[in-house]
Parts: sequence; structure tokens; C-alpha cells
Amino acid sequence: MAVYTDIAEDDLKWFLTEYDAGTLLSYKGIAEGVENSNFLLHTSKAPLILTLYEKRVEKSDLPFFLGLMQHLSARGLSCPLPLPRRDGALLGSLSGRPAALISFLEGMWLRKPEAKHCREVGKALAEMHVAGEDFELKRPNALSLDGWRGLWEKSEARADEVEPGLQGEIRNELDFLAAAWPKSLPSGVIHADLFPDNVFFLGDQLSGLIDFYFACNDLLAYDVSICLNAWCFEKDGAYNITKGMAMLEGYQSVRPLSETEIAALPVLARGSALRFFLTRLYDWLTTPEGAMVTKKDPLEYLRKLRFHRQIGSAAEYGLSL
Ligand SMILES: Nc1ncnc2c1ncn2[C@@H]1O[C@H](COP(=O)(O)OP(=O)(O)O)[C@@H](O)[C@H]1O
Ligand SMILES: N[C@@H](CCOP(=O)(O)O)C(=O)O
Repeated sequence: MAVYTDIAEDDLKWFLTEYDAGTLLSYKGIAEGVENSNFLLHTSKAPLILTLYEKRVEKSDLPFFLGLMQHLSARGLSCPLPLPRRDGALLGSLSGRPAALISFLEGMWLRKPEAKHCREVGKALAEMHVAGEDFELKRPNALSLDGWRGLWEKSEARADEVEPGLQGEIRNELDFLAAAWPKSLPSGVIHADLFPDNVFFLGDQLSGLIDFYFACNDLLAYDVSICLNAWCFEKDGAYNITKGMAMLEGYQSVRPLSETEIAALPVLARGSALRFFLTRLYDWLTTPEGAMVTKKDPLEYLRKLRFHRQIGSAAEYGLSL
């Protein structure tokens, strides 16, 4: 679950007086999520999401995340919209944490996405990339090459507890990626965590994207590779080329990939598999037993990484070259 910080009803009522959000009818913690504490609020005006930003989110990054949601929403992308306080600020404070109220998005995330949903996700990702083109704030990706090495160094000594031989394998992978990482592909604002739990659907129709708290400036095709990893593998670890094809077609119906982006996909997919392996590994090794958060399996991403290593060309992801 992800409610790291409790809130007192009176504090919440006081917090709401700073907004034109109506009076509080009810509130409850939301079990899902990993990074922040989220609450669903019902007020006399509307359902709302209250997010308390926890330790792993840099306060100085919050204007980027909240401003990006405003920017994308203004350009027609369906995503939560932060509510301004009466003084115009998007950020307040509650229970000693930076806090924001954001609009409630209707829909549910899909436990068993199909190819048709992957197509919608690909299209929405490209729409986000296009809508983000004129967003003025910048945020470098803290979880790119340099960040991976730092993260690895925190887990390296205990990595072989998770699987024998990991130490050597990941060191070699980092060296490979440092040498092979593309330097001049199109870049822009990326979501960087567009997993199934961050995409809502109403029936088969995509109703919106949430959780922009890893968004940053990086290679657009890297974001595509994150989605291939998150959406196009089956539970048994097999890559589903039909889903990959649908996702890439959906993406390219809005923003065609260049030849160099296509050629770079296998390396980018190795990088994005490693990125989620490393954050999961760190959490796996450091989250105390009994903590109220569901730990995600790092080995799922190790298997994906190994799959991408043996890819000969992007055609194997379902792209018609
Ligand atoms: N704007 C929103 N509308 C509806 N539900 C939301 C919204 N934002 C978050 N949620 C709910 O809260 C959960 C956790 O949100 P998320 O942003 O993924 O948290 P975290 O950043 O901690 O991973 C989501 O799975 C969803 O159920
Ligand atoms: N998507 C990441 C974990 C981040 O969780 P989220 O709830 O913020 O999407 C993973 O699967 O490792």
C-alpha cells in the first residue's frame, strides 16, 4: 500500500479551506502506488485526489510535475489537473509534507491488457510527447546512465543474494550501455513510468494517464522502450509481438519513429529494463519485512533485459522495417 503519512481530519479540513474545493464529506487512503501517499476525497463539490509527497520526491521537482500536468491537460491530453489554492499556488503543506489536490480521473487500470489496449497506450504516449514539445520547464532524468551506476553501487554488495552471478552480469551491462547509449536521438518530455497501473481505461477506451512523478527530459524513444517492457511481455516472461506491433503502430500513427530511433530500440530497451531492475532490486534489498508496501520483483526485469540482449533488430519487436 502507499499511505506512508497519516492525516488528521481536522488538519485536512483546515488544508481544504485554502482551496475552493467545497467541504469535506469523506476521505480514505489509497492502497495502490509506491512513491507517495494518496487519498481519495469526496467534497461537496467533487471527488479529488490528495497527494502527500514523500521522501523520494525532491520538493524542487514538484513545480515541474504539477506544471506538466497543467500543460498537457491544456493541450487536450487526459490527465489529472492540479487545483490551485486561493492564492494561486499549486502546492500546499499537510502533515509536514508538501501536498497537492488533483482532479479525480475516471477509469480503472487493466490487469490483463490486450493488443488493442497497447495500441491506445502507444497513441497516448506519442500524443503526450507531442503535447510536451513546448513545455518550458526542464528536468534531467535522474534515472538514466549516471543514476543507474549510483543505484547499482548501493545494491551491488548484496546482489548475489537475489541471484548468484548478478554482480558480474550487471557490471558488464552497465559498461555495455555506457558505450552503446545513443547520444543524438530526438528528446523531449517523457513520462518515464507509463506502466499499466498508470493508464486508466473506461471499457476499452483509454480515459487518461496518471503519475507523472518520474517525468523528465530524455530520449522520446526511450519512453517507447519503457512501454514495450511494461506492456508487451506476458506473465510467463514471453514477449508478445502482437502487442508490440499494436503499441508501435499506435505510437507511429501520431509520431513516426526515425530510422535511428528504430535502430536504437534494442539498446534503449536494455537500458529501460535495467532501470526498473535496479530500482526494484534496491527496494527489494532495503524495504523492511512487514512494511506496508508491495515489493516488486526485480527478476522480472532481469529476464526482460536478457531477452533484449539477444534481439537482432527492432523488427523482432513487431516493427515493419
Ligand atoms: N487523478 C487520479 N484519479 C483517480 N485515481 C488516482 C489519481 N491519482 C492517483 N490515483 C489512484 O492512486 C493510486 C496511486 O497513484 P500513483 O500516482 O500511481 O501513486 P505513486 O506515485 O505513489 O505510485 C493509483 O493507482 C490510483 O488508484
Ligand atoms: N512502475 C515501477 C514502480 C513505480 O510504481 P508506480 O506505482 O509509481 O507506477 C515498477 O514497476 O517497478
